[in-house]
Amino acid sequence: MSRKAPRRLIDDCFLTDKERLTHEEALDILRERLSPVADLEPVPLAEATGRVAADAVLAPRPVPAADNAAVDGYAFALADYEATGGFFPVAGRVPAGHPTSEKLPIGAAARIFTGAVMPPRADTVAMQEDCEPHEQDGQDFVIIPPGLKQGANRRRAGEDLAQGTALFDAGQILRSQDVAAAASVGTAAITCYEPLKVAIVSTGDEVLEPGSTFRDGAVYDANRPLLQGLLAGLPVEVTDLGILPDRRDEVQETLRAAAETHHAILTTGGASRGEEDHIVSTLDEIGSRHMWQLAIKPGRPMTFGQLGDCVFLGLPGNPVAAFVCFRLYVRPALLRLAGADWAEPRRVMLKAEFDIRSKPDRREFLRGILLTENGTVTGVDKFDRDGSGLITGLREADGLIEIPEATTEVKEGDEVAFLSWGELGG
Ligand SMILES: Nc1nc2c(c(=O)[nH]1)N[C@H]1C(S)=C(S)[C@@H](COP(=O)(O)OP(=O)(O)OC[C@H]3O[C@@H](n4cnc5c(N)ncnc54)[C@H](O)[C@@H]3O)O[C@H]1N2
Ligand code: MOO
Repeated sequence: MSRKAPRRLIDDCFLTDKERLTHEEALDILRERLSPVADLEPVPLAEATGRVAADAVLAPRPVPAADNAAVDGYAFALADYEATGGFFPVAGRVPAGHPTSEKLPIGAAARIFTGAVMPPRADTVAMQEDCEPHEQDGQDFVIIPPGLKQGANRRRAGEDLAQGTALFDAGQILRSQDVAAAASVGTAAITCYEPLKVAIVSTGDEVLEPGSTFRDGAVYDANRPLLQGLLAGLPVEVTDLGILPDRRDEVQETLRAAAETHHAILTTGGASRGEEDHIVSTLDEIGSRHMWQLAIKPGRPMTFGQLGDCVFLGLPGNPVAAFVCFRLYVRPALLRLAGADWAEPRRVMLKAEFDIRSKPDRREFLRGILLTENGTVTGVDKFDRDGSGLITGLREADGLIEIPEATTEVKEGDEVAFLSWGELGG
């Protein structure tokens, strides 16, 4: 009589599974499938930081508009220095905002202030602290020390922006310094993509609204506040759909309705294989699924698909996995939909202050804590526990340590790639 071999237990939820998409394959799918969906609108400068520029803006004029003084002092023509021996009569006073068209007389200097336009013929400014004012027969003179080079303390017209220089390109997320550059050329509003309409929802019978009375078996909803915080500062308008129970019809109906009025829906929980997990089945039944199950840790059940024209991003329920997936996939995906170019986070290589073994064919993102000596980074340690329910690890960490698929072991002193929170969106 034949006997069936005993079933091998799969008791490691992080077991390698070749069918899962790699991190790079997942990024490729998102990059290929997503493009800007938001409309355009003019945005006043005061609201433009963090928004995505829809057009390149070229400087219509040079900045500064004219040669001007970089310091308070005395403007003169360096060619006059030898003839005067540095002893100049002061002919005129040029405050900022009050340019003169009068040529500086030969052999004379003009009192000048920071930002004031250089009088015609002057090419150099001596800083007032280095000069000695002098009065003789009711006439003001100034003694200017030797050694100044022609053009010292003079800012050239167009040295910040020549006319026609691109301030930023279409698809750039505007930073305060970009907005300042637009202001400096006289632009009052920038054409940007409208904020993306994003709905967020938590799922799970156990998930309870913070502030309500605790009940047995419950967990307070950490993920909606987490997502709201992560979305703050992105060019999005968030609708909070609350908490959905583990009921397929209710999940499907809520998501179907939200898909009609939003560019993207973000869910947490219900993304894995249990029969109480309704995210993947929702996509399969009323939408389409482009990606599910990644060869990464944490974040394996990360899901991407669409419900009609609405992009669907299903994050794992474990808060650490939700956080990591948001930063690796969801943030760049939302920014792309919102008009931005796809930006890769930059890694720095740091000395590992830990030892680990890692399973092959899976990329791991460990919570990384920077080690410093006298304010200088000397290496990176990992948070000591790996559980993806441990928000504490996120709080302790400065970023993620990336362990590539091919690495099976890291020893203290090895170089590892570190992605700071700043590179992953702040
Ligand atoms: N048999 C298997 N079980 C699990 C697998 C697997 O492959 N096979 N994968 C595990 C991994 S990895 C993850 S990650 C989780 C994620 O699964 P789901 O996305 O379906 O999430 P849930 O099961 O709904 O929740 C997981 C965990 O997180 C807690 N949670 C959920 N939502 C919240 C919230 N809003 N705030 C705080 N905590 C939340 C929930 O109570 C669970 O403890 O599945 C593994 N299981
Ligand atoms: O992959 Mo799951 O770690 O708990 O994200």
